[in-house]
Amino acid sequence: MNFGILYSRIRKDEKLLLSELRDRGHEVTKIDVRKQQFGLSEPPADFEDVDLVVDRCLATSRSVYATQFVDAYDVPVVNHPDTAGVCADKAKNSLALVEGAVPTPETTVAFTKDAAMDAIEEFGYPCVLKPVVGSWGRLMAKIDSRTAAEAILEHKETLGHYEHKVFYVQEYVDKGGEDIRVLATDGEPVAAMVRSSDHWITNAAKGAETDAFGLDDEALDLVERASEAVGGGLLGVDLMGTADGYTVHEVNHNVEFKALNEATDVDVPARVVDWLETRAEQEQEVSA
Ligand SMILES: Nc1ncnc2c1ncn2[C@@H]1O[C@H](COP(=O)(O)OP(=O)(O)OP(=O)(O)O)[C@@H](O)[C@H]1O
Repeated sequence: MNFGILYSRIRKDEKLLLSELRDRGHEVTKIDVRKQQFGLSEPPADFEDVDLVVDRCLATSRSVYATQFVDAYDVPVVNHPDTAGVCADKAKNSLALVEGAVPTPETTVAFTKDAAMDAIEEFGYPCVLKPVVGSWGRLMAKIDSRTAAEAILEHKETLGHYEHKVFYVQEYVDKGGEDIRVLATDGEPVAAMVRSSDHWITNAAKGAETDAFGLDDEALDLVERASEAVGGGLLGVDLMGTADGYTVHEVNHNVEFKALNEATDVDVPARVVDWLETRAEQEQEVSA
């Protein structure tokens, strides 16, 4: 089979994926998204003989738009652009989780700093302010006081680009210094790790410690439902443990798996490629 890897930078994650695909004898077409031009009807030449495109674009904007074009050319692509669109935006992500009856932190969106201030006061302190688009915990704020809130909101309103004028305010979840990342393929967990840190942001990218995590039935059920809520695919489901059970704060569509591969004894790239092969076979059956 021929797998198209749509990328802008080959990270460790992509290297793992490429070598697993090649070890299994697959053809791999590396497609650098920065060099492509996407017309309205004809796919660029690089996509012509590809059985399945795997979106590994680093930048969310490229991922969201490029997958729409690839899908419009009727070239199978994972993840589906609809899933990318939901996961790329924290407001859409939260709405989808609620729609899927998946527990998720209380969240309010407001469009002016005054309305956001009212929302913050209603949540009380601390609460959390996040950009609707972004990852690796960047530009997130834990707000401890009204004066801090006023300063951050003013900065965002004055200096932020347009996405920062959507104020996404969230309850602060007392998560015991850790959260859980689950890599799942169509709701089926591949591997899970707990990320712990003294910092309130416990992303691996921010230096959190990682350890393998065994999922209980509640978590398994939530991962399945969270995946379904955003349209399925190869996803990173993020959960926090609370006194009342788990809450899912986000589902990521363009997921890194290097840290999971190191933290667990699962051969993550092998399991991902198993799933990619199944998806490619399904697509071939559909088009036969
Ligand atoms: N409401 C919250 N209460 C407490 N901690 C939170 C809350 N939301 C997020 N966090 C912490 O901040 C981290 C990053 O949050 P989030 O996943 O929303 O941001 P991100 O920038 O999309 O990160 P990533 O790229 O890992 O998905 C979480 O892993 C968690 O540790």
